[in-house]
Amino acid sequence: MAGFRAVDRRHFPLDDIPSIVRLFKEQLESSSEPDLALLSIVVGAVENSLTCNRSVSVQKETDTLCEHKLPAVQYHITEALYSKFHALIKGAVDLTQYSGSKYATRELVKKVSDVIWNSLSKSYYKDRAHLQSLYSYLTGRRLDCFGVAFAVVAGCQVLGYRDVHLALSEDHAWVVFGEGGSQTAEVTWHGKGNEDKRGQPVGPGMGSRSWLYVNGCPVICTRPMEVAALVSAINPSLSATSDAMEVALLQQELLWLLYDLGHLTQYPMAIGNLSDLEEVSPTPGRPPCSTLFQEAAMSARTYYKNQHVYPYTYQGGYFYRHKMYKEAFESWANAADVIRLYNYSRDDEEIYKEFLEIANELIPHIMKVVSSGHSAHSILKDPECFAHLIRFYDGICQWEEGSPTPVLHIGWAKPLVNTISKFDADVRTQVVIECHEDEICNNKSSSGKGTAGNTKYLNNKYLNNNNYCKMREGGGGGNSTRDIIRSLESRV
Ligand SMILES: FC(F)(F)Cc1cc2c(N3CCN(c4nnc(C(F)(F)F)s4)CC3)ncnc2s1
Repeated sequence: MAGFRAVDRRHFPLDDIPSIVRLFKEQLESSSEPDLALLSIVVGAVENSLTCNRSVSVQKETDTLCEHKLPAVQYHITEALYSKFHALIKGAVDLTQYSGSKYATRELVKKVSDVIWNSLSKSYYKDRAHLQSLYSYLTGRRLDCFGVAFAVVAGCQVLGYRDVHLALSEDHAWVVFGEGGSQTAEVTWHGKGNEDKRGQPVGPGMGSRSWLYVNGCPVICTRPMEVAALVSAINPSLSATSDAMEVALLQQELLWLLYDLGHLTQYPMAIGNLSDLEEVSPTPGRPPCSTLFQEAAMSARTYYKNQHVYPYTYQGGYFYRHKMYKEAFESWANAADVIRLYNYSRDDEEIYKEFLEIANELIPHIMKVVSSGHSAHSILKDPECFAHLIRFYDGICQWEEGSPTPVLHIGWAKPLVNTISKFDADVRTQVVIECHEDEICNNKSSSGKGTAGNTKYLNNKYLNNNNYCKMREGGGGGNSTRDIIRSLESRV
């Protein structure tokens, strides 16, 4: 639609959180599709005014929580930017070129991507915060990699294509289009120094089993889920150490609106975002954040064949912050059970950094903290904790096996050895490492879905060391944990 619907005008000026929630609610519940450009401009304007301008007025003491006044988003500003986006897109794309089909074509998608791509300012710091919205695009000609993908989908909506949707992995975004969303196309860049593959289908990612394409299990958005993505992408950070509270509260309220309407059910990361916000400032009457982390993990298991890592690292981070170390080990072991199915490739740096921090910072910190105590209930005497840690390390080793890029280096081995040797032999021998023959052999062959070894904790059954399974002769490259443990056994 060229201009706002009359119904939208009466929401303005948007000068507090409830007024913005009302606009989103109406957009999401109205008969036609929610207007991605309108909603992205509105939240982008609020975020920009509260995080980017130096002249942030200190919240007056008199303000109470419920009176969170926002710098009003004026109708005429929003309308001007909205019209500018429509004019940009419609002015650059001659629809008569694209046959009368109601479905988009690869050429059309690539054309919209080019229009966005070629209108970005020449050089800017791509990783900066607050570059994700159409407000940033229309006022500063700057977008981050997610923002470009979102702008392409919003542009296709302006042109009337209802089949072009956002596809999201845990670290990349692309689009699906055509009948049944059967076609895919890259529309943005990924990472640093990589040639962009815009216009190409998301093909080889499948073969290479890289985490970047989540083994063919991306989040395929509906229009309301695209609204959830733009809300998830709201970034309340004022600086490295502080957040603009009103922006965080706005994001939290909008995520609850989307949650209640059922639009987060198949979006684990958005549930994880909401959970992070709830941990900082719990909403009375809402489920606790621990429940939400569990819901995010269940969503990934139910809808995405448990191929997503972040729900478990979100959850592990929560347990770690709350000193629930055994639970953290279990979440991190569950995260490793996911990554073991992948081959580590150069595009997977983000998740590599995640596992590196867990293995070489967080777990060593926990070991240091618990080593000082001498309680009988110490996790150092708990074979289940040892089993979780072995499963964690085993998953990382399996990740490396068969990968074009090595994962482990000496920097990993020291903390690993340090951690394992903190557990006494009588605790370690209570853990049996089961290796299922069939899984051992298919070293992540194309159909390999199994995990080569998972640790089982048997209640108080003492087994001597040679119950460790025979090392896999000539198994894939890399060090299986079993090799490492066997060598440890001989030294401890
Ligand atoms: F589109 C890309 F390329 F940006 C990929 C996406 C990322 C992302 C997200 N994130 C990324 C993960 N994220 C995390 N924050 N903490 C995380 C954890 F390490 F603790 F798990 S993961 C914050 C929000 N939240 C909703 N949707 C998306 S789509």
